[in-house]
Parts: sequence; structure tokens; C-alpha cells
Amino acid sequence: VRYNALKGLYDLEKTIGCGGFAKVKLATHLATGEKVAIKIMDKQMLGEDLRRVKLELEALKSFSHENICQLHQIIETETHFFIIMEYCSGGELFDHIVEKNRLTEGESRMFFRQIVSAVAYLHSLGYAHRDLKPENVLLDKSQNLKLIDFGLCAKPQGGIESPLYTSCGSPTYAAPELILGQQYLGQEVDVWAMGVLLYALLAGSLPFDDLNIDNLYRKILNGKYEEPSFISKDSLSLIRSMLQVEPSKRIKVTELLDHHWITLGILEPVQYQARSSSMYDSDCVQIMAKFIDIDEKMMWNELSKWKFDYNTATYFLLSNKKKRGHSLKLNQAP
Ligand SMILES: COc1cccc(Nc2ncc(-c3ccc(C(=O)NCC(=O)Nc4ccccc4)cc3)c(OCC3CCNCC3)n2)c1
Repeated sequence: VRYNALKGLYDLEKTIGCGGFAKVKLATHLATGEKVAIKIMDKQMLGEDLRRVKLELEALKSFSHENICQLHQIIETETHFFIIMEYCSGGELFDHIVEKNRLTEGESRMFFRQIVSAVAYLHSLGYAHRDLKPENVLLDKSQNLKLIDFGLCAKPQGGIESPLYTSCGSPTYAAPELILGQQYLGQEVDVWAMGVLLYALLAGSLPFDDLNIDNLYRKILNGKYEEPSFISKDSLSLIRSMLQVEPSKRIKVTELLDHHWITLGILEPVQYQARSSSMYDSDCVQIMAKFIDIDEKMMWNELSKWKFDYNTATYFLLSNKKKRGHSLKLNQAP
């Protein structure tokens, strides 16, 4: 299917993900030749979730963090939203773990520190992720983690008991209070899911798993899981502090930042501040200014409005290209 809104800007390629209300396609940003992921959402199918999608887009615009998948551009038409996102060429963390069977404590620590950084950043902005799982943690070409919220199931309004929830993703990572449909704090639900993630990294399997959903619920509410002998005592005690059935007993994200397991061998607490906001890259601004024959100051004046238009996408993709040591050039529109 060809979309007029993308004509001359992006070339759509294969579909890399799909779910209820949207599909994600790999695409090429024509001016730079760089790959992007475009989430195409059909407005008619969104119904009352349209409001929630608009809220997510506002949130996405405010995120600027090394370990959160970067929004590049939003294109809205009568019938669709096109959300142009950073493409993570390393795929899903889930596949990476499966491929290596399980990770060493050192590898797990490098990945888990990045997850703690991204979640602490989200919480510092007052957001909770609520759907942390290996499928929503992607890798870029240099093994940096990128958190996404693939909530294609558009988190059902009705909460966990609504049919959508059970169909859209097994609650393998869901905290006990979520399963019980109790009042819950997003931050505490995220810590539980991070415990499941850390277990998956170190064990190469899931702490709570069962094909029968009632058995799965029982195991989660019981909070008991296998402690493989190849996982160190230190790692097991950190996991235990996150997989506490009683939410108030769970370790806080702020306590994770300088936890001794997190800093072991690195001696640095986890930094979670936003990407340097002054990410002014004059080489990229100059190239973009020259391309449309205006001066650098005028170009930056336009870019610093962060409109998430084609210029915003071009700027992000050029600066990524430069960071990877590639030559900077822009292609004439065909
Ligand atoms: C190489 O092989 C592979 C194999 C697989 C993937 C890739 N790469 C690859 N890169 C980028 C994406 C992507 C990024 C963001 C969004 C999004 O919707 N963001 C919105 C968003 O992140 N909100 C948000 C973030 C943080 C907090 C709150 C809200 C959507 C898609 C992708 O998708 C494909 C799916 C497939 C099913 N599992 C999940 C990923 N895939 C590559």
C-alpha cells in the first residue's frame, strides 16, 4: 500500500511488527538513506483509544534518553497516524537472550543498568511503563538498549479483566497486584517487571511460566520461583528484592541506582538524566542549512522548535550517522 503522506519522504519496506491497532514497517528516510521504523495507526480502528494515542505521542515528544527509542517525526492525516521512530537494528533483547541461551552476570549487568536508567528517567518524568518485557527492549547496532512501549493492544480501558488484556499478551511479567485488579502504583509494577527481566537475562528462562493461565496466576501470586544454582547469591538476592509479592516491600528504583550489584566492578551509580539537551551538532545544522540555502542560525532557529517534522527526523538521523563515523550528506528529493 502506498501512502501519499510518505511520498518523497520515506520508502516503506517490510513489516516488522503488527498488532491490534497498528503495524510497524521498516522504512528508509530518503534524505539521509537511514533506516527508520514507522508505526502506522488507522484512526478509524482506534475509536476511543485515539485520546490515549495522542497522550502517548505527547509523552514521546518529551522523552530524550539514550535508552528510550527516539521519536523522529509524527505525520497525521485524516485517516492515519504515522509515527516515525528510531530503528533498532539489533532486534529484540528476547531473541538475543534465546540465541545465547543465557547471559553472564557481567553482560546482564551492562544491559540491566541501561534498563534501570531508562525506567528511572521515565519515573522522574512521572510516567510508569507498565508493560516492561524483553519484547519491548530492543538493541541498536552497538548493543545499546532501547526501551519501547509496543502497546499495540492500546492498554484496554477496562484494565486486566477486559478480554483484550488476556488476548494481547500473557501476564507473565504482570505483578500480583495487577493480576488481582487491585489499585496499583505504576512504579512498583515496573520494579516487579524489571525483576522478571533480570531473571530472564541471568537464567535464560522465566521465573513464572505456565501454559495454563490459572496456574500462571497462582505462581505469580505465590511469588515462588526456581533459583538456578548457576546464578550467584548476590544476583538472587537482588532478584528477590524486586520479586516481592507485597508491593510496599519491593526495592525502589532509586535504591537500584547505586545498589552494590548494579555498581559491582563499575563503581559508578546509574545515571538517568536526559540526553544532553544542548545536543547542538553544528556540522549537521550546517549541512541542512546549505541544502535549502539558508544560514546556519536560521536553520537552528527552526530545528530548536522540535516540531517533529521532516527536519527533526533529518537532524536526528544525520547526528546518529555522524556518531557512527559516517560521512554526512543529504540526497536531493527524487
Ligand atoms: C533486525 O530485526 C529486528 C527485529 C525486530 C525489531 C527490529 N527493530 C525495530 N526497531 C524499532 C521498532 C519500534 C520502535 C518503537 C515503536 C513505538 O511504538 N514506540 C512508541 C514508544 O516507544 N512509546 C513509549 C516508549 C517508552 C515509554 C512509553 C512509551 C515501534 C516500533 C521495532 O518494532 C518492531 C516490534 C516487533 C515486535 N516486538 C517489539 C518491536 N523494531 C529489528
